[in-house]
Amino acid sequence: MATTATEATKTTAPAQEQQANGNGNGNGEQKTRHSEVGHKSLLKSDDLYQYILDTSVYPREPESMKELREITAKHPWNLMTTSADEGQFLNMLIKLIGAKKTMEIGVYTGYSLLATALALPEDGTILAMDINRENYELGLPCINKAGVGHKIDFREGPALPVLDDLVADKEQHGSFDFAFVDADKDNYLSYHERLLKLVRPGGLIGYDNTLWNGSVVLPDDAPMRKYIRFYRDFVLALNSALAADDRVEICQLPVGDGVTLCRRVK
Ligand SMILES: C[S@@+](CC[C@H](N)C(=O)[O-])C[C@H]1O[C@@H](n2cnc3c(N)ncnc32)[C@H](O)[C@@H]1O
Repeated sequence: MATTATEATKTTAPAQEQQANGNGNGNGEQKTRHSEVGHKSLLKSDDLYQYILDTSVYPREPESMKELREITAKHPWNLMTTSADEGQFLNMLIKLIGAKKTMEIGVYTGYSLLATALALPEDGTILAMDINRENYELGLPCINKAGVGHKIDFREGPALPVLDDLVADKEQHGSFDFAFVDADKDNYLSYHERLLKLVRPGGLIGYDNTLWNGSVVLPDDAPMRKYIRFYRDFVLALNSALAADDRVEICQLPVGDGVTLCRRVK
């Protein structure tokens, strides 16, 4: 019987036991688990994460991002914010690919938006979408103080109709260098189809939360917060779909809550 990727990640038994239990991919091949071959990930403790923040992230965090992060920390939904190390990663990524025209789906108070805006050239642009303007306006003074507010075109409302309008305009096809998606997980696959038209070949899409609080490897009956459980299947479906999508090259990074980068190749 074929073993799905989800089932495989749930398995904790050593290789011999898996073989005895008939675990595999149905072609007589055995799935390789990182515990069998060792792994290079160094992130093994909370202290190590704190070390990264204290050593490499916070000392280099621009004052405006620090201020926005501190304002956000007082907001009741602060768990939604992009982490400081992920903000630093996005900022570097945007510079590395020389992005100019970008979009963000899911702004909240604007931490990743500011990280993006600071990385873009003076004439760079971000089409920023969120159903909630109030939260965006909480961080907006920090964005303006940093002198990058002019790069942002904020649209209040659901992102999908905005993307549909863009797709209807052929001139927008292949015009975006980068898109960051950090919003309603149940729509990620719908966003993906549209973004593959709007992002240029060679351009990047980043999907946030692809490890979904670690729940992607939990058994179905494990206790989970309602919110985590609700979106978990959508995240699992997204990860499987991206892995099988030959229109993109992918790279899943354990930064923040998991970020999957998709480079459009078709
Ligand atoms: C995880 S937060 C975004 C965090 C943000 N990137 C940051 O750096 O803090 C998710 C956001 O998605 C927004 N959202 C939810 N559904 C949406 C939709 N259909 N269209 C646009 N935004 C949506 C929510 O209002 C929320 O602000």
